[in-house]
Amino acid sequence: MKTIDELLSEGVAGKRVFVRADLNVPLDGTTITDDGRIRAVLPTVKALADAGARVVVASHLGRPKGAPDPAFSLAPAAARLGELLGADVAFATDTVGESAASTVAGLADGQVAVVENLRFNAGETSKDDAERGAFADQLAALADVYVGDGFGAVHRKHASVFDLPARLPHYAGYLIATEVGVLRKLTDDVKRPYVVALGGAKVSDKLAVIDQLLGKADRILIGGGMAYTFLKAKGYEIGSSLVQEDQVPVVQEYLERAEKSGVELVLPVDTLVADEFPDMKAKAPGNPENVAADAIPAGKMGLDIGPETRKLYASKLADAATVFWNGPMGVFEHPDYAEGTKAVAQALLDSPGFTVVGGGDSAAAVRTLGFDEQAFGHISTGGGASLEYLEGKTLPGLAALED
Ligand SMILES: Nc1ncnc2c1ncn2[C@@H]1O[C@H](COP(=O)(O)OP(=O)(O)O)[C@@H](O)[C@H]1O
Ligand SMILES: O=C(OP(=O)(O)O)[C@H](O)COP(=O)(O)O
Repeated sequence: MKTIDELLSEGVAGKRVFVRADLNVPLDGTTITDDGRIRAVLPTVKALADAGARVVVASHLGRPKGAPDPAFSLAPAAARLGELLGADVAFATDTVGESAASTVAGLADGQVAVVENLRFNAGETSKDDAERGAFADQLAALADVYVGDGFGAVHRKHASVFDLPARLPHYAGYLIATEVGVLRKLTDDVKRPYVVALGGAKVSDKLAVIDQLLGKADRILIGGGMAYTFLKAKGYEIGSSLVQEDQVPVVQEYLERAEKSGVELVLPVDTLVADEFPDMKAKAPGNPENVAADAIPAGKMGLDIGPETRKLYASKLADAATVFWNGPMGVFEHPDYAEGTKAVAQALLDSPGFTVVGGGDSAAAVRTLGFDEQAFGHISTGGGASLEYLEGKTLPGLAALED
């Protein structure tokens, strides 16, 4: 993989450099609640701008449906990037249309532009190679060189991640180089006990990685929105909790395999429930109730692990030599449901081992709940990406950067 340092030594002054970043930051309306992913790409953008490149930054944000949707505009991220760079950042109101073309044409050497959300275009995420390729052709017209630095999206076979680098000279940015450098250590030489804690809301993506993790980890702790598919697989009532119904038989098979192979697959023993998903705007306390994991009342929704589970998970992390944690244990954005995530973050800090936190929301949780991010071994900007990397999978966005 050629890195950005090689590109810089070849010289980039006057060249249009397309930086595929992951600016998929959490938003409250148009306010960015955690700018970690923007900070993470700054070294790459700054180095290119300082070297006189005309930098075109592109990213997805959220999961819009292949058409423009103002709720998912990258405009707030572009503004924040400008603040952090201490420079004007131009913003194109489309991704490959007239605004993008004129914005990029108007860049002087050393200037930076952001184009609108890649996923406003159906070609970005299409499963059809030709449709993705056609969109990648349009993106390629905006630049002379490609720098891949959106680590959080390298597990996606999307046009800007996979097809575009094949069309331009391509290099890995500093963030991707750093992330791969750290995660490689967890695949090459993992110290045991190796404990993986999984939570969050992207349930189907994360259930898929457990298949491989069962052959690698010593203990897997399940929390967050993931947990209820497991509780359902055990035959328990889960009320209106998040569930991936079609995966219940697969999860039953995981539970059997774990039992046979001696891997500890640990499920919550209690959970906080409420009548409905909390109103994030009204941070006023709701009415959560703690119930045993096998006694969720019909109609109630599980929103965090309970106090007994917090203690149990802390004990399972206490002797870990390596910990990988992806996915909040509950709806941490609301104070009523933040304790499970706080407890697991604290248990990572208390554990003697090397601790890795992965994922946009997990990293944001660590920061917004007041933990010192320097105290963790590594905070990865990608959850799904780091999990799939640890699974040993070939990631499309990394393969595309190989020569
Ligand atoms: N029990 C739950 N029910 C619904 N959503 C949950 C639950 N627990 C956690 N979440 C949500 O999961 C989201 C993060 O999930 P995810 O995107 O998978 O994590 P990451 O970005 O760290 O990979 C958070 O917004 C959080 O509110
Ligand atoms: O937030 C992301 O991933 P993560 O939640 O696994 O950390 C990335 O920006 C990828 O987004 P996607 O899961 O919508 O493809």
